[in-house]
Amino acid sequence: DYSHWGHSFSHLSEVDEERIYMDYNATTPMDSEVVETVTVAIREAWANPSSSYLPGVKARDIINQARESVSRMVGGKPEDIIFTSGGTEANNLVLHTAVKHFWQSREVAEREGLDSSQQNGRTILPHLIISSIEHDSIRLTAEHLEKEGKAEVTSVSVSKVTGQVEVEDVVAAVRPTTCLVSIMTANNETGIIMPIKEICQKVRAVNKQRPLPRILLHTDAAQAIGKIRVDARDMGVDYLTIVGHKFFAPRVGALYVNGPGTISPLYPLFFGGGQERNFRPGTENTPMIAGLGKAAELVNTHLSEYETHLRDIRCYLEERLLAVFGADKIRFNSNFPGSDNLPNTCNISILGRGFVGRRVLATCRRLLASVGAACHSGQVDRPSRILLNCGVPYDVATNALRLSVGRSTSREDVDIVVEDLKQTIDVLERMN
Ligand SMILES: O=C(O)CC[SeH]
Repeated sequence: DYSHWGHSFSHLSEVDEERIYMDYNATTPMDSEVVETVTVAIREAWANPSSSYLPGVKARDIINQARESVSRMVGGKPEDIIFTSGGTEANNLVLHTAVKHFWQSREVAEREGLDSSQQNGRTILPHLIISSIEHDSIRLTAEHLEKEGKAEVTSVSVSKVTGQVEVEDVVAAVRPTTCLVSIMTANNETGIIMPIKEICQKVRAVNKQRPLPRILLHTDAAQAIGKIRVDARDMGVDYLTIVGHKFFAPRVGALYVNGPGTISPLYPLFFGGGQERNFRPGTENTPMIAGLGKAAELVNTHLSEYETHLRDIRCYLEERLLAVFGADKIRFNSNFPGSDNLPNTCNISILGRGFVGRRVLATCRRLLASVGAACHSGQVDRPSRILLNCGVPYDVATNALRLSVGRSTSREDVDIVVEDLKQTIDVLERMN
């Protein structure tokens, strides 16, 4: 029974006390109802969804039921959902599409004599605008395109006052060759929520004033879904990335596309048997897609309850940390005045030499958390790029701990974790 898996690793604690998991921004366990849905689909929906006989039709129906649930979760229509292997594939699909869209637009512009993106003989390349705190699947993909001479990239810095990307800075970065703005909905380390709706409004206004290429709008909603309301249409994006393992679903994902191939362009990364309307071919992973759909159903039904619980636990955590360590000993790296942040994310630093985040976590007996993005966990020698880009001082970022709570995290868990941290700091203080 995994129902308590959410906040403990009992099977890992044969020799020591039960661990308390507070790294839900890294990944989440599958909800028990999702496990059940996946298990049933593995047993009963293994037929090829493209097969015309009844078992195949049943598998296809399961996929389309999941598509409907996922589309409802992000405020879209079922036809707007393209299933992928996860967030990295979805993000790569968006950047690939933007580059292709640029060249298609130039062909149209030249044919119709509308082209104004001449750059005085300079090589013309698609221009992408991202933020300086994006997940690596955006940052490194953009960097790769730039290194290959296939795109130019502007990485817009976040404000050190708000921790947010400033709308004006995004608009100021626009060039005649800009074809994509991609800004994450909320950051995985600070939890700060970005002004996506305002950015889309301004960029759409720019689009109205200029000839091709239309600037496409994308947000990576990986960290926001399941924690706060995410509505792609309300935000005004053309694309929105959905990542299952951040909201208690299997490790698959999806890309929301506003009218794929009609309103918004979408060019496949690879070719095959025609699945997903040729946008993302490959025989469908029915059980995992069924699980994604179930997890989306749970979000559609319980989001308000989830958000309230997460916020209560995160606030209690911050309250206890402040009470135990005192204002001169602890810094809250997620708290930027005036900026909203995710209800579950608490990024702190225990101030002082010898309290390096990784060392604190390695000494803790109960807490399982991280100093930042899991995909950076190998970078042991330097603090989080994201925190530094948000203006957190180097020595404070070096001591950062990212605590991200989940649906089953309790106040009792918080008490245990805060006591664990207090004892750990006492031990390290004696060692200093
Ligand atoms: O740990 C994170 O923040 C991202 C992992 Se995909």
